[in-house]
Amino acid sequence: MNAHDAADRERLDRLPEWAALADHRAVLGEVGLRELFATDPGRADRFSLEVGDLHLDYSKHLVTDETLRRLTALAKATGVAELRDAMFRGERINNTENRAVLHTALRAPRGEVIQVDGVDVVPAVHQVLDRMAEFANRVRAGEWVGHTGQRIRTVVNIGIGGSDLGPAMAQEVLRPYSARELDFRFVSNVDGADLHEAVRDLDPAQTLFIVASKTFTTIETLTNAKAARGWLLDGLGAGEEAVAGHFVAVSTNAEQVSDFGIDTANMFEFWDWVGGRYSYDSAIGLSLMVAIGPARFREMLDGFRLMDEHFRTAPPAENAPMLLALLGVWYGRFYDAHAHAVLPYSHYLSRFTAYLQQLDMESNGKRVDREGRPVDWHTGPVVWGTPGTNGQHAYFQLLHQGTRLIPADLIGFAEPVEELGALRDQHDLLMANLFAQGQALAFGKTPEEVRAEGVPEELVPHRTFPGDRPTTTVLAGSLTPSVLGQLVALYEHKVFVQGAIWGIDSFDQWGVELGKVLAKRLEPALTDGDRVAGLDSSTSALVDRYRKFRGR
Ligand SMILES: O=P(O)(O)OC[C@H]1O[C@H](O)[C@H](O)[C@@H](O)[C@@H]1O
Repeated sequence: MNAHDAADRERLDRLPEWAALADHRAVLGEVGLRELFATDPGRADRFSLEVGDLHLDYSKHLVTDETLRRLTALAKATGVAELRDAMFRGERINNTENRAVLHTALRAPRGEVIQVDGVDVVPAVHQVLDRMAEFANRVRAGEWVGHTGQRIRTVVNIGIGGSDLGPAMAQEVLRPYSARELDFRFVSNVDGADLHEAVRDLDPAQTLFIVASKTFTTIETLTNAKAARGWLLDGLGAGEEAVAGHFVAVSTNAEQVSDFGIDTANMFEFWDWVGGRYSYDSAIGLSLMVAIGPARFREMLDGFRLMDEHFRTAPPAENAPMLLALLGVWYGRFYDAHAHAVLPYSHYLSRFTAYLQQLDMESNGKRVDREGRPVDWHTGPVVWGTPGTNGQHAYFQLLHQGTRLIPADLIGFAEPVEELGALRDQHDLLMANLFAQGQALAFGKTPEEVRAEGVPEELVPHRTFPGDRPTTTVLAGSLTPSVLGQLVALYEHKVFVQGAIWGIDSFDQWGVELGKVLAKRLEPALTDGDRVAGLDSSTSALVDRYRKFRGR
């Protein structure tokens, strides 16, 4: 029996290691970062880590060596390493869906053997990567032509959730590496405005749609794909025979793809052991591969792989995903932190936090443990944030002086991208802001310091900064495809560790189902005025009001 099996696993709140953390928290009391730094000159050195191309500084956290010792003891007691090893081995650790969790196999090198039910999955991974590469090269070279023989100028990815957020995020991040003669757009919302705005200025003859859906049953994606097909055929004045040159699919479900009318020869496969939110380095990243080319895509996979190996092999106290996860567990339990902010100081990471929201909140937004018992501790935080410096002029007020403690990750890069030219000069100012925010959040400004500036007494409380607002700083030399892979895998594994400690299944997402079912039931009521049996008075009145607005 593995340590992650129920019978072997004690509930988190009954573990002595959990209690030991509570005792330690009480001893730590109100000790703040000013004191921790003043009494420990080696702190920044000791509480930082180099992993691959990333430098992580976690010294601005409300922890001591003893805290970290006790947190890593908790990781040991909760069987994180055993569950991690079971994941890498391809065991079915997603127990509510009885599935393996093997996104790590997507970046395994050729020749490595990873088995699911006795079948090595690595050859299939590379087969698909090779097919993707061939396709990407043809589109990039203008050799893939549409129905009228013209080359493709715009690639539109139609997908939602994990079939949208990853590729859309990475497309932005790696813009400097992208084929600039091609344009990439993303349609996800079932609001017709999304597709409308994406295609309104496009020439159908030069447009390629990638319909990305793991299940190929997702209503938003199928609705948009159908509408896109209509737009294409109308625009070309052509029949079904035009579809093949303008539609490819990415899915695990060949049957649905062919039912939809896409030739499975134009389908790129992935597998049920890849979760949607862990899938953009599978064929779901096809649009990205077209943008940056197969070689850069493989560099990105190598970055993922580097972090996988670090996570798999580094001891807990030097293991970056483990440490970030433990710090989150610490604040959630002992500082009543409900949220976690991710604040990238890079315009190219503008969609990064949105991507992490699905990764983290869909994974760890759970209220029962793997055995279905309600948990008695908080699980995943609300993850949010937008790029600095914009956030500084909006919600940072609350980070600095609000009543809630919100730990934050500050992410930045030393080198601005080459093509910025003279605009590279602005980079020092950008990064000075990152460092200054970490400093201000950690150390604040005391009433004495405020008074010393001659501030009138009645304004002193307003102008005081309490400090002790923890941050992790993640720095890298530059934002390359490999660095992106390293960053994403860092968060994937952080989320994994937290789920393991909280005892939840981080790989299912039952919480998204109810709304889908209800929407399907309600749609005829909106369209045709059908009565829905047992509808509550609020929803019923809203439907009536909606119909009145629509003149129905
Ligand atoms: O890729 P698809 O099967 O179309 O699924 C798209 C998304 O929708 C689902 O409802 C889940 O909440 C997501 O985890 C998933 O990424």
